[in-house]
Amino acid sequence: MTARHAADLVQSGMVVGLGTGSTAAFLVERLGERVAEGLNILGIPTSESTAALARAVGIPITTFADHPELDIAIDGADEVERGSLHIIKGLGGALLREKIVAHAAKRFVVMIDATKPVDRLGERTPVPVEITPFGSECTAARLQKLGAQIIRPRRTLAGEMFVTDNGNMILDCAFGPIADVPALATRIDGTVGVVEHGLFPKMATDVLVATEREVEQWTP
Ligand SMILES: O=C(CO)[C@H](O)[C@H](O)COP(=O)(O)O
Repeated sequence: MTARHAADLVQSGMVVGLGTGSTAAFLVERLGERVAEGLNILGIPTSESTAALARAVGIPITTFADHPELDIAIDGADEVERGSLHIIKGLGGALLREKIVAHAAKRFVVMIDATKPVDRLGERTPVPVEITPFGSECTAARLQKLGAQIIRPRRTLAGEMFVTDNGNMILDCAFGPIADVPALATRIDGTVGVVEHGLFPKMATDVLVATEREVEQWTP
């Protein structure tokens, strides 16, 4: 439902950031239908899996070299804090490209269902942190000093180490409810070995929330 609503925000001529995850997949499929009906857009995917889906449904792909600024980026999320609209993303492992795409977009639209809003960010979801494999043990120790109570290296369903599209690994860091999201984001940013993390403070311009009967639109 949110994906259809979000797809309606896209107009011909736009360069569109295409998110990753099950909700974003619905969006890409809907945009593919609209492209087949004549919508003229270019997409920048946030993962190899989204790139494959976009190609399969006929959305032309572009690059930052040709289009460094996007009109809109649309993506899912793992948690959204009510009021502040701070977000945790990256349980799908694509947080680095998702953040780069969201930062490059004039408008960043996030689609969630009613299970994702929380009063305090971090109360249910760990913060995924993408780190370099080299020195991962040292990086994990530094993150623990920042207050992460549990740190789990992300694994695949087959039990192997999860490798991101960028050749890195993910540590899922449970901080519990986070009192000051921008401050924690800055401290993780300053941790040697960290490539990027899943805290997206004050980045969403619109959050579309699917409730039982309708789609609510939250703005900061
Ligand atoms: O951040 C993400 C991937 O890295 C996803 O947007 C997030 O995990 C939500 O996924 P879904 O729509 O499948 O619940």
